[in-house]
Amino acid sequence: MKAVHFGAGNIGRGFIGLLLHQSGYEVQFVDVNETLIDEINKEKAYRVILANEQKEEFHVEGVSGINSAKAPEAVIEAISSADLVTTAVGPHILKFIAPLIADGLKKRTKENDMPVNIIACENMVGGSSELQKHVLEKLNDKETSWVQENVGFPNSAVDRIVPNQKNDRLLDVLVEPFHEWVIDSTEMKGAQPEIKEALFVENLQAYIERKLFTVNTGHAATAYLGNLAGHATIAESIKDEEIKKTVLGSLEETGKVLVATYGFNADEHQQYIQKIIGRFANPFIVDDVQRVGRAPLRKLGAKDRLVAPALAFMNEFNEVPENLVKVIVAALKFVSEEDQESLTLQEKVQAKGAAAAFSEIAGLDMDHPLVKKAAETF
Ligand SMILES: NC(=O)c1ccc[n+]([C@@H]2O[C@H](COP(=O)([O-])OP(=O)(O)OC[C@H]3O[C@@H](n4cnc5c(N)ncnc54)[C@H](O)[C@@H]3O)[C@@H](O)[C@H]2O)c1
Ligand SMILES: O=P(O)(O)OC[C@@H](O)[C@@H](O)[C@H](O)[C@H](O)CO
Repeated sequence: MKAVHFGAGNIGRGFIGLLLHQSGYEVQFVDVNETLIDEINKEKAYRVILANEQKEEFHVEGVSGINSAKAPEAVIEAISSADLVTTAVGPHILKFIAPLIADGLKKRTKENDMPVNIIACENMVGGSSELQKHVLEKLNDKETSWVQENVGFPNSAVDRIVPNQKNDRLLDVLVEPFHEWVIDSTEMKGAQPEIKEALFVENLQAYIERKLFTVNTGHAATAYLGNLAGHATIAESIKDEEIKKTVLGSLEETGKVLVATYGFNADEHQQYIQKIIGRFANPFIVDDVQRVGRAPLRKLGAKDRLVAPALAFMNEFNEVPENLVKVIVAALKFVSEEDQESLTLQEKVQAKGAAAAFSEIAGLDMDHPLVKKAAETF
């Protein structure tokens, strides 16, 4: 079985590539990073190392790489015959890989009419659906109806903390032991792919929102508050009692919304939160607040981990969630010289003021209570 995976980065190699290899797939990584792809083609293997006392190692072998900037034809060919396609490139990159996927599917209609599933493994609600929308824009009516019949775009939720890497060997990846890949079983075409340890569910929305609005809300809260307090890493930030209090307060707020919306058991949800706080404190991982806080314009968006649960909380309980507001304000102050979005954010805040900048980024009116409260707190 052949799998084509877009994005040979942290989660691509450290989680998706590993599970697909363990499930019997020959994995072809597609990336625009020439150094990475050349190394994959030279080594054809890499190690995944668990960030725990034992430092357990897994070997991923028989992998290859395609540089999509230099060899788009090879990507098209790979998609036309793949048994599974996955992505972990970042939410904003989906639209850029869609044309190549569309060309691959066009070739497939002529040469291989086997159904295939394309699964986006990004931190967003509806990632595969968004990719599908971009792919369909590139197809004519006949191709569209073939794709709608034969190509599944099941949404998924992916959870494993994979920090930026500082290993001797370029391809090796240090990952946290915890991992969870949940896939929507209702959007599959053809036989359900066998993916070791993946959980196929019919109610993906509950899983993705639970993950995004707990793991990622808590992570972003720790990163933004940590960065503001001068901490360099997530583990260091979560040790700061003031920060931990606001992080836990934010997760109380998102937890109330999740329990009310999806009927999760409140005690089990508390345990889920505690486990996540333990994951942030993992002493074997050095995860920079700058990585976790990256792309603040995306993270302050209406559907993302801060504003979406804050709006849902206001809707459900008719009050402004004060901890989430503190995190939104810390996000509005996030500066990282390596992150273009944070620099654009700071320009906006300087030029227009915090209220107008937040209102524009989150798509909320200036007199929205969340905007007013954020401006007062700023
Ligand atoms: N790292 C984590 O802990 C983690 C966990 C769960 C989900 N995710 C999600 O996975 C996605 C990737 O995150 P990451 O941490 O692995 O980032 P990363 O930067 O390590 O990897 C992204 C890779 O995509 C590649 N890429 C960029 N543009 C491309 C293009 N046009 N075509 C092909 N490849 C392209 C980059 O070169 C890079 O190698 C994000 O959506 C992220 O939210 C990350
Ligand atoms: O990848 P982002 O930028 O959406 O979010 C940063 C981190 O919170 C994220 O990568 C986590 O490490 C991951 O989602 C854990 O499963």
